[in-house]
Amino acid sequence: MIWVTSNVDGEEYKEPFSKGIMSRSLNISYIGSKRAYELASEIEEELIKKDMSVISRDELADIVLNHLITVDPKIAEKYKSLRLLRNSKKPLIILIGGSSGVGTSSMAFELANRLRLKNIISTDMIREVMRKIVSKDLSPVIHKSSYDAYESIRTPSLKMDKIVEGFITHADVVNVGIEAIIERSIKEGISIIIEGVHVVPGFISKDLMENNNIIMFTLMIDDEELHKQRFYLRCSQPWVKRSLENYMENFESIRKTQDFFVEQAKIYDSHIINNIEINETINQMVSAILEKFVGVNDVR
Ligand SMILES: Nc1ncnc2c1ncn2[C@@H]1O[C@H](COP(=O)(O)OP(=O)(O)O)[C@@H](O)[C@H]1O
Ligand SMILES: O=C(O)[C@@H](COP(=O)(O)O)OP(=O)(O)O
Repeated sequence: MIWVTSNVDGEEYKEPFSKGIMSRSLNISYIGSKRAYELASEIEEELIKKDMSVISRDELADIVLNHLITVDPKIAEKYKSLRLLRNSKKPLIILIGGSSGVGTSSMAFELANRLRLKNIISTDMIREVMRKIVSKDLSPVIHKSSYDAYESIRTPSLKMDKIVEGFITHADVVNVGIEAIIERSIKEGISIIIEGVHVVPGFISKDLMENNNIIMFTLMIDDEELHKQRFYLRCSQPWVKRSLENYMENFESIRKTQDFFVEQAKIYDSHIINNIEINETINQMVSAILEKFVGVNDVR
């Protein structure tokens, strides 16, 4: 057996070399799990050939890097950058927003897998907790959806589009919870992805956004028909309880909230991604993250 050693606060610990763990860390630029497992097996063979029974994590990373350079320098470059990112002292906070149905929860899951992050929280869940604490009488808007919150605004403004006004009032309340999650993650040093319809550029305090490793993405779907199809797809899953009819009835309002997202993203410099193809979306996100936090340009 090959042992991999590490240090935590001066204490050494060791764990057995695992091809599964190694291949997950190698599946970095969508080389596919089969290829990643093959590479992990090649690296294991190299360790056995060299008769290494104990190896430190850093030595192992160097061996992996040298192996990847001979196989594909682009993959090697990405592996190196992601390692730098993972070794960063500050936690990484990734915010993924967009109107209902554009794919924030699916992309958060994919990105977490790609970056090997363990924490994802949906703003729908934060809203659900807030609904238990804040009564319908006190804040009727958060007891509605983001696209029909306008129906419960007590005194609508005459100057603004009512759907956008409802959306702003609704998202603004949930952002109190989002900020609390960000503050707690920073305090604990936990990297996290926060996703959902309430992650709107310009709604989180400037101070939090500027002084930490935070990056925000705004997903959208340019093509109306494709956006509709995403709801068909989601609601066709047997476990989904939310009704397709509801989203179709409110589709125009949902599109209006998307227009608002895009306007805000342009003002506040959030990365706008037209979420058509999963790998393209994830590659764009990973590139932006590496550029911002490790200073590496696109290595796709
Ligand atoms: N890039 C994509 N390609 C294909 N299907 C996608 C993509 N992104 C999301 N989907 C699908 O679209 C549906 C809606 O996505 P979901 O993540 O539930 O949206 P949101 O959380 O933004 O409301 C889901 O069935 C999801 O699997
Ligand atoms: O408020 C909203 O726009 C949606 C957000 O959820 P996603 O569609 O983004 O999952 O929640 P709903 O009230 O429809 O359950």
